[in-house]
Amino acid sequence: MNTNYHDDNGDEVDSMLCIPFSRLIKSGFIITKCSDNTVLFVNVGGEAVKEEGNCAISVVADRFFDGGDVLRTDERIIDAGDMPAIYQSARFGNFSYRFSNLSPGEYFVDLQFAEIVNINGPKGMRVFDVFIQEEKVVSALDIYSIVGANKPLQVVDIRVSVGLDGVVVIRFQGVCGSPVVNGICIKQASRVPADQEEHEYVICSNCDTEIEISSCQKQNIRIKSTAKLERKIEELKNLCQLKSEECYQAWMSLTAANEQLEKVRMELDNKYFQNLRLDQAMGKQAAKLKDISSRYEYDKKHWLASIRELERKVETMKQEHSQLSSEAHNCADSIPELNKMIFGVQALVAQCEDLKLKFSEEQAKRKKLYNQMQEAKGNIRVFCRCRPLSKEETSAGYATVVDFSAAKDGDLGILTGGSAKKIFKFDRVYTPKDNQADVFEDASPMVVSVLDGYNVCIFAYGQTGTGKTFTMEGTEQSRGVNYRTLEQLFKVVEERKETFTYNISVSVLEVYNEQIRDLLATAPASKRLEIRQASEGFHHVPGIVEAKVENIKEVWDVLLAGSNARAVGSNNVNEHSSRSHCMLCILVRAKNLINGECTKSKLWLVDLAGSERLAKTEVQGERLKEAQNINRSLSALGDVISALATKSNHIPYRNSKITHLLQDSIGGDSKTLMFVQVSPSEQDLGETLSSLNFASRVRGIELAPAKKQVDANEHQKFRLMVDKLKQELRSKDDALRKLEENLHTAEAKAKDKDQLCRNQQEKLSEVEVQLASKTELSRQLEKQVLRLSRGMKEKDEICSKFQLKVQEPENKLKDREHTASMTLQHKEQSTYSSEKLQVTPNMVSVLKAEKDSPNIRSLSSTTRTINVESELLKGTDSLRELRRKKQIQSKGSENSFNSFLLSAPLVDKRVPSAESNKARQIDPSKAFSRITRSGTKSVTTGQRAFSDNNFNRDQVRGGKESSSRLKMWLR
Ligand SMILES: Nc1ncnc2c1ncn2[C@@H]1O[C@H](COP(=O)(O)OP(=O)(O)OP(=O)(O)O)[C@@H](O)[C@H]1O
Repeated sequence: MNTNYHDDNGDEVDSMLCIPFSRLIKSGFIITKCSDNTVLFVNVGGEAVKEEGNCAISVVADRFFDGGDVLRTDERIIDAGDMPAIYQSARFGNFSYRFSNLSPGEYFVDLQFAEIVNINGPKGMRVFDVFIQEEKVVSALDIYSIVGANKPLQVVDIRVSVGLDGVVVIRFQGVCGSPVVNGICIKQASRVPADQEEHEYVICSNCDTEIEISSCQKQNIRIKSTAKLERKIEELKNLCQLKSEECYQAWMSLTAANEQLEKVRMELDNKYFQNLRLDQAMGKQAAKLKDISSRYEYDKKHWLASIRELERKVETMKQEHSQLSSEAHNCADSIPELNKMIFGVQALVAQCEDLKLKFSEEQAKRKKLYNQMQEAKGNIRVFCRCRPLSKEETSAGYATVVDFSAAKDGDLGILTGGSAKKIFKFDRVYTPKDNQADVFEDASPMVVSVLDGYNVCIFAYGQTGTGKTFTMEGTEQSRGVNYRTLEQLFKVVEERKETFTYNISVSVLEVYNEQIRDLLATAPASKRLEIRQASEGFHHVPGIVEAKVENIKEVWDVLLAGSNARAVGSNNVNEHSSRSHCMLCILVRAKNLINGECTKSKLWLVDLAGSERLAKTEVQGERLKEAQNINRSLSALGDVISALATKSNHIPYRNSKITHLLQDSIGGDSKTLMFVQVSPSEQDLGETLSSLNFASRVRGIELAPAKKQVDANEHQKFRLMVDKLKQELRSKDDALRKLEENLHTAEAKAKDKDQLCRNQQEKLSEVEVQLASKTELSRQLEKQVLRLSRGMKEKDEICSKFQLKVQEPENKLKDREHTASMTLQHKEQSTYSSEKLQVTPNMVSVLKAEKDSPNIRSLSSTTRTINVESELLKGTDSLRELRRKKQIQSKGSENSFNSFLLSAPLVDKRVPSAESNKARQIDPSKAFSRITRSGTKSVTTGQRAFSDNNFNRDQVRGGKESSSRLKMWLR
């Protein structure tokens, strides 16, 4: 209903606003149409604002427009109390005014205030609400009840009253005991016909004639009927008393049943909580089991993957194993061949060793023969070389005093004047036409001796400008003995590299005024270089630079460095070179790879100072000193050679630096070669003769005078012998070379075979190692697989144990459930039997009338709780069954409604669902039907309100409280 509030001007106002009193007198609010049987309630409340004193308020309901049917309520006094304050507000409570029997039409309600003690009066007030309601007339009550103990319900008094708040209160009293009212039905009164109501006539029941009755008769009739009714009331009272007693009995029996039910309920509560605990435990177990099973599944998957991987690896390894086995078999098959090869190699090695032995022997023989030949030639050999006439000499017209007609035979003729000719005999005589290569060819065998471990000394002797430096050093275009010697040495070293290793180093010295100077030293020596004896037969100069050379390029660099160093400090190179001895020492360290023999030998290549006579030079001062030193050193050399010739006990090596340095290279096993350089010019005749005489003396040392003096036939014979020996040596050399070649080939073959054999063996060993590792790996993998399988078995066992453990509480739960259900059934049967008491219509009506009572609802709820608990018990199935049902539920299968209901309580506790709600909605009616056997809709609705939360402990407690409230009420 819409309620609109208006002020004096007819404007719409908020009812909650404070309306000034003066204005409120006239104001009102329109009520919309009231229909028949409408009751108007005006609810007024709030505060009246006043200055002092009390005021009265009344509500007037006035028919709209026609001004009739003015209805006025009693005045209510609003007491302002003793509040002295001006404009205090007096709060008054809510007034509810009721206007009944309103005629249909539109009304407006007005509030009217009257001042009791008129001082200033209230200033305003607030109106809460005005509403209308159709009046309901209670004409009949149907009460449905359970009295119990086969006692009928006798309702002796039913009183209905409507409170101020509009609540209908129905009171009724049973005769016997306290009936349990299960439902109340309020019906609308049937309307009495207006004509019967209006006229005071009695209609004859036989002839339907209206008989008008007088007021006296009417009075009598009323008295009689009143007496009759009183009698009837008395009878009914008696009956009611009886019924009350019966009801009391029934109530007593019901109380006993209730007590029993309470006990059962308590038991069920206990069972319920036990089940809850078990359920929780089971839930935990299930979660644990689920966790374990998920972990187990994960582990299983992991293991299976590992096993698969391992199996794959094992398979691969097996394949590799088989491959390696086949390779090993192949290798094993090739072993005989390898053995053959090894034998072949061994035979070759033996052959090689034999050849090496033979080679060593041959080499020794060769050396012996060579030495014999050298000895036959003489350990000191003298080659004479004559330079060509220089341009100056030619232009000056000097004649040649040298005769080379017998030079081939080593005879050099010197024309001493006129037809006189002096013959000098040398090992070789080189004419000016012979080039450097010719000269070195004869010297090279002696040079090579240094590689065989002999000390060798080659020196050039002669007058200044006769070509000593030219012979020893040469020029870039025409290399001398020094360069060619080293070239030859490297060549031989290369040839012998298979059998010998050589270490060659070079030192370059200069002896000037009996002082040694290191020409390879980068800085001048801090002290004088002296000659020391390092070991027996080996002298050296400590601190001297020994430049290691490995190729001819390095040799040339070293020689050039020495030559450059020699020029330093001298204005005239040629002059300086003429007055100093230049000495090149080649130190050779050799190792025979065949027999391991090591040798250390040296080769001296000496460019002596000019040998011109002091008398001729007629020099003085420094030059004289130089000349004296040169003469002294050259005569010391001559003395040494003389001592060697006479095989003197004392060889005066230490008389000069040069002989001291050459001590281990002149005499003994050492070989000496002397180049005597002469000038062809007649102006140098004296010096030439002097040099040739010195050389002849040197040569005479070796070739003993007796020997030298042998006749021509003997000499011829000796020469033939030498030739023969040479030929033999050559053939031996060839044979040796062939042998060497064979040896090299055999060695190469042996090496190849050896290498092959080694490779095969390495491969075999590799294959064996691989095979072993693969076998080991395979064994480990198999072990791992076994271990994993064992682990899986153990996990399976643990799982089955867990399942057994879970089954145990499940079985217990089942047993309990069974016991509980049996008990419940028993209880239900007993309850049902009590239900089967006779139910009179009155009882039914009482029960119906009580259907909305909270107490009744509580009892129903209690019953519902019992039912639900019993269903919970039924529902606590084994975990496996539950899981199966869950699965069925998740699949949306609804083929078994009962199984769903069974599973619902457990599921509902975790996941509330529409189905579970549905189940709950359906379930209470079933529960109620067990008790009332009549499933009315209202009862179902009432029960639903409770059953929505019936799994809650609080509600169980609530059920208990309701039950106790019911008991109290019944009492
Ligand atoms: N066999 C030869 N053929 C051509 N020229 C030569 C020969 N021997 C020497 N000569 C020339 O003679 C000159 C002098 O030679 P060289 O300097 O070698 O004499 P030397 O004996 O070393 O003198 P010194 O004692 O002063 O050192 C040089 O120009 C050289 O080229």
